[in-house]
Amino acid sequence: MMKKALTIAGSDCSGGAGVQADLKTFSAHLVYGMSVITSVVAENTSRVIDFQNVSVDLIEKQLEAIFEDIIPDAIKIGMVESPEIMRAIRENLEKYQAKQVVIDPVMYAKNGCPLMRESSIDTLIKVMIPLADCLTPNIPEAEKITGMKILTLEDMENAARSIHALGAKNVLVKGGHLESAAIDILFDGVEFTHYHSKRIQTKNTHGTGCTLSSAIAANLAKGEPIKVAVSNAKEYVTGAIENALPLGNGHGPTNHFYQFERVVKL
Ligand SMILES: Nc1ncnc2c1ncn2[C@@H]1O[C@H](COP(=O)(O)OP(=O)(O)O)[C@@H](O)[C@H]1O
Ligand SMILES: Cc1ncc(COP(=O)(O)OP(=O)(O)O)c(N)n1
Repeated sequence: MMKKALTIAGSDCSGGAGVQADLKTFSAHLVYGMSVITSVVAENTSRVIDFQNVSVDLIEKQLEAIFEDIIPDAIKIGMVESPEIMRAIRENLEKYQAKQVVIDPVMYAKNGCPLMRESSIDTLIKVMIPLADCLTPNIPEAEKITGMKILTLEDMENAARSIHALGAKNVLVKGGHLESAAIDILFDGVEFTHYHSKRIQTKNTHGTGCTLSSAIAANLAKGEPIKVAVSNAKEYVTGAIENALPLGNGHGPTNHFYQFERVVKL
């Protein structure tokens, strides 16, 4: 039976991040993808022009439509801009007894444009983090959540431990913003696991965080345990960056098709 995954996130009309990246990632994992759109973002590889949040009422109705019909095996949550939307997602996911929830606490787009308002941080910590089976902050996001400065691998471990204490079952602090190798660190409440990859020299990194978190959700949907899910997802995102597409004038998007290019002529 095909596994099913749901993304609850913002729409990136240029297709590199957000819901669009998540659905491409689910498909590349042969997992049936569904979406609840929280915000419509007018953005591309260079800039965010504007966004408009979907009403809480319509977000709740999208969730109702999904959960009364096709129950997801795992859920990825991405851009959630406001405290009201955060509270509605928490209430509904509890009501529907959602399982395997991966949260990417998206705060900014690559070009620095905010995708979560500053006043949402408190609600993110109190309402969203305890919902997470796996939380995947990048370094600036982990700094905002913990108030710590993160410069070293030891700092990343300390941040992961302190975010775990806020209620996330597993915390993956991503090292894409380090200067050295791209090392991500998972803390499961007991031990740290380091996931290494070499740093790929490319400007085409639009959607890396979305790709990684939705790949973790796809692997959890397939029944993989968390450490294997993260390992497989890290391998997937590394390939997607190595083969990233030189599209647009800014940071090109990750490539979800490179595995198929050997067998299908584009
Ligand atoms: N230049 C790079 N080379 C290799 N891996 C990278 C590179 N940039 C990001 N990654 C990886 O992509 C994933 C997303 O990380 P990151 O870029 O930190 O997230 P975000 O997109 O949320 O800022 C992580 O696994 C990270 O290690
Ligand atoms: C709609 C939307 N959601 C999330 C992001 C940020 O995604 P991320 O994978 O962190 O990619 P970059 O923005 O860093 O390239 C987004 N841009 N839009």
